[in-house]
Amino acid sequence: MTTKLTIRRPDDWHLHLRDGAMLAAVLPETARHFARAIIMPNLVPPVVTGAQAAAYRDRILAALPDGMSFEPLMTLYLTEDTDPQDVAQAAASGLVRAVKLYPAGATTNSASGVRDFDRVRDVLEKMAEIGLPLCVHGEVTDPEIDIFDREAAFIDRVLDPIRRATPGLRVVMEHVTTADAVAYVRSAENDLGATITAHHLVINRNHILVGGIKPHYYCLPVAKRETHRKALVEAATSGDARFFLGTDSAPHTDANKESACGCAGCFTATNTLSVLAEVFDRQGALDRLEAFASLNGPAFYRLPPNDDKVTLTKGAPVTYPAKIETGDGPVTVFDPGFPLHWSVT
Ligand SMILES: NC(=O)N[C@@H](CC(=O)O)C(=O)O
Ligand SMILES: [Zn+2]
Ligand SMILES: [Zn+2]
Repeated sequence: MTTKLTIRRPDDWHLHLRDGAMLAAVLPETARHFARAIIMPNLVPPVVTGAQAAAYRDRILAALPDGMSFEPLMTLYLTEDTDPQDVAQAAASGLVRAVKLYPAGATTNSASGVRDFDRVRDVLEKMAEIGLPLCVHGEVTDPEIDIFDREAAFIDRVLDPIRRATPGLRVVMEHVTTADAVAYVRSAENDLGATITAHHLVINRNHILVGGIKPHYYCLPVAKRETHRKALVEAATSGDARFFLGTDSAPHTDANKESACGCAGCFTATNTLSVLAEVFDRQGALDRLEAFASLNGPAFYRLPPNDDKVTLTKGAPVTYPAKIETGDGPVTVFDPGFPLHWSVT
C-alpha cells in the first residue's frame, strides 16, 4: 500500500481569488500548495483590458504574505467590445495567458459576457493566430433549456460551431461536469482541453438536494447525476493529457451562500489536494495524480512544469478548518463528506 507520494508541485488552471479583503484571506490557501494559477477575471467590474489585468496582478502579488511564492497567470474577460490588439499585446508581454468566455448571464458576474458570438469573431481569430487559449464557461443561458442539460447543449449550439469557424483556436472547456463534455474533448485533437474540479469528482446532484438543500454544494455548472461523476473520475484518472486540474475554488461568504438566492461556487482551495489524493487512491490511480495536477496543465499552456516537489503522506484523517475567516465574513470550506487521509507535507 502506497503511503507516500512525491509529485511535482501542482498548479491550479481555474481559480477565483476575488479582490480586497477576500483576496487577502483566500490567496494563502492556494499559495500554500500551488505554484501558479489561472486567475479568473469575473470581478465587479470585470478584468477586460491588459491594463486592468496588470493592475489586478499587482494587487494579488501585494496580498501575498511574506515568505510565500505564487505566480498568478492572468486572463482577460471577453466582452463584445474587446479589442483584439489589446489582447495580442497583453499576450505578447507574457502578462495574459488566456481569454475567458462567459456567455452573458451564465454564472457569477457574467453580465458583461458575450450575447452575440459573431461580435467576438475578430478576437477569436486573433487568438487562433497567436495561439492564445480561450477558456470557456460552457453552459447555454436559454431559459428553455433545463439547467442539467445546459453544458451538453452548449457543446452543440455554441462551442462546436465556434471551433469549426475558427480553425486553430485552442480551447479549454472549464469545470466540465458531464460525460458529454468528456466525450467531446476526447473526440478532438490537441487544440481542446478540459479542466475538472475536485468537487465534481466527489459530489453528484443528490449531494445538493437529498435530505435538505445544501448550498455549499451548489456551483455552476451544477453537479449532474452519478453516471456523469463517474465519467469525470475516469477522465481525470486516465492520464489523458487533455484533462487537468482547475479547482474553480470560488469563495462566497456564508451569508451569500446560505440565502434565499444563494450564490454559486464551492470553496475548495484549502483541501483540494487531500480530496484529489483520496479520489485517485480509491481508483488505484495514485501514479496518475501528477499528470492530472502538475503536468497536463502546463503542457496545454505551453509552460514548463514546476521544478520543486510536494510530498503527500497517508495517515490518520487530516484535519482542516470548516471555515476560513475573511474581512467580509466566514467562508465555508468544501466538505467532501468522507474522511481525508492524505496530507501535504
Ligand atoms: N463556479 C461557480 O459556481 N462560480 C464561479 C463562477 C464560475 O466559475 O462559473 C464564481 O465566480 O463564483
Ligand atoms: Zn464557470
Ligand atoms: Zn470558476
